[in-house]
Amino acid sequence: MIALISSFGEISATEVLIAFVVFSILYLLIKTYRKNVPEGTKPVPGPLPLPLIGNLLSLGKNPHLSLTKMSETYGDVLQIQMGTKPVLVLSGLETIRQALLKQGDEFSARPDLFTFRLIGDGQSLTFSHESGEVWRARRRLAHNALKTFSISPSLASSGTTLVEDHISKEAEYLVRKFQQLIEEKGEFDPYRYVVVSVANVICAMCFGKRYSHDDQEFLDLVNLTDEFGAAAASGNPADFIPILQYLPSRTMKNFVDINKKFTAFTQKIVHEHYRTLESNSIRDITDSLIMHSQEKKLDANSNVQLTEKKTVNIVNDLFGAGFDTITTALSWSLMYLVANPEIQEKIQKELDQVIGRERRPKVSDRAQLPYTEAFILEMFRHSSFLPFTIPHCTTTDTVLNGYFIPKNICVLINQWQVNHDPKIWKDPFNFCPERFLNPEGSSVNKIESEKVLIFGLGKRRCLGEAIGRMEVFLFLTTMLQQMEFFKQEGEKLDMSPQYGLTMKHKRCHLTAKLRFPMLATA
Ligand code: HEM
Repeated sequence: MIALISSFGEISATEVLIAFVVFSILYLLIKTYRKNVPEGTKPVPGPLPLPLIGNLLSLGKNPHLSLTKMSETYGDVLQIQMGTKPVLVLSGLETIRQALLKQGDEFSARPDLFTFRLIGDGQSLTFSHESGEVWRARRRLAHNALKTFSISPSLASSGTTLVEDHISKEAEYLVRKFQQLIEEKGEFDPYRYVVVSVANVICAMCFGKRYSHDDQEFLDLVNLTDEFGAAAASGNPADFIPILQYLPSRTMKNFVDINKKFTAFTQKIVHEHYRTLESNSIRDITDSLIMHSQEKKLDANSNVQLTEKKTVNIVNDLFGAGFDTITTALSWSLMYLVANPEIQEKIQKELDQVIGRERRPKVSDRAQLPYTEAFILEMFRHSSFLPFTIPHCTTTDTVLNGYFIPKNICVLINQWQVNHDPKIWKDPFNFCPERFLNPEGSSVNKIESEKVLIFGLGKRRCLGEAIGRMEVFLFLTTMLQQMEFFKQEGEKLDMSPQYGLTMKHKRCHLTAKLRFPMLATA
């Protein structure tokens, strides 16, 4: 009897303890979930989070798909908890336009994330948490440098620095390389060669040099992007559960190593530029940034100064952003072309009619090639290979669609959701370039084309958008004018995307044949 009472007493104590813990957790959950918001505004809806991990488990392997599904329940503005941190998720074209364009300043910062602090020694223009006058000045500097050494012929120090020339030469080189590989092996892995040609374009602009397709050091560097993208993708648990930053992780170790390699690569070139700089002959973007860093003062009306490191580090961002995105776009394009040979044929017919075979494509041909343009837009939309923009962060308390949004909250912009939203696209999962054409097929419908979200919008919109669009167009048209691409007989195309900052398909080998004998010169 005594034993029963004592054991009964012991059970009661445990029960009381359990009840207390459960009650505390519930209280904390409800407190976090039912936030107090200013009068006249609503709290942002979202799923109930679990303690410590929040909603991380619901994101799964493909956060863009899980968050698209969640937006069907909670709407365009929803909040999840990633580990210990609240995160706002925006969907819907109009809501995203409202946030990034109409309320652009309020949504313009980057969150202070662990992985972002590891990029470019924490001084990255793209990823660092800094915003305000210094960040704006750095963005302006980067924008002007890109313009000078890409688009504006009158400002470039010599005609050879123009991006169109670089792209055409590299695209021509690529065609010859593919032809050589077909003769030697009958097949090739397009990604392996496209990445070097594309990286050479941004190298020419930033550093005034190009690398051979067999340069092992360069190949190792440009092939690191998959691992970089895996760690820098939206939703890395290490950014939201602090303890994970101290536990051994192969992904994070690789990420640190990659950043070190990138910084070491650009620093070596920057030092060489310092050594050989002549102020009356600015050779490339690196020279131009060094000259600016020596002037230091931002502009006549400002007292803010830029450190040399912050200025020269811009080149790291431009180089990094300038090749992975475009290589991924071209590699998806080739997959869609071999998967849809009738589309490839239509593009080639258009190229034959407008450009013929005697000269190479130019940027100025774009307006006369509506089907090709429509194909590129559909490739951007359907693949949505940048499923989210880089995460944003609010600079102040604000209200969006009536919901209260606090200062400093991390914001994910779901570009994939917009590009597959059945409310704005008919049969969104069909690959159909015609959706962008007018009924006669003679021009691209501007309103439809502006619905595709792949370069972000507003204050953080991609700085390289004009170059990016030009590069994808010129590489593709130069290749398709001369070559027809096929999948290998018996090979199954696996086009399922692997989630990351930029989503890639599985690498595969293709084959190709020349459409007509090669011209002696480009
Ligand atoms: C098809 C090609 C490209 C695509 C799809 C693309 C897409 C993007 C996206 C989605 C962002 C983030 C926008 C945001 O956070 O709201 C971005 C940022 C950026 N991109 Fe691109 N990009 C491309 C090519 C390029 C190129 C060629 C360059 C440089 C030469 C470049 C430089 C940058 C920079 C510097 C940023 C950071 C802007 C900032 O944080 O203020 N991009 N890009």
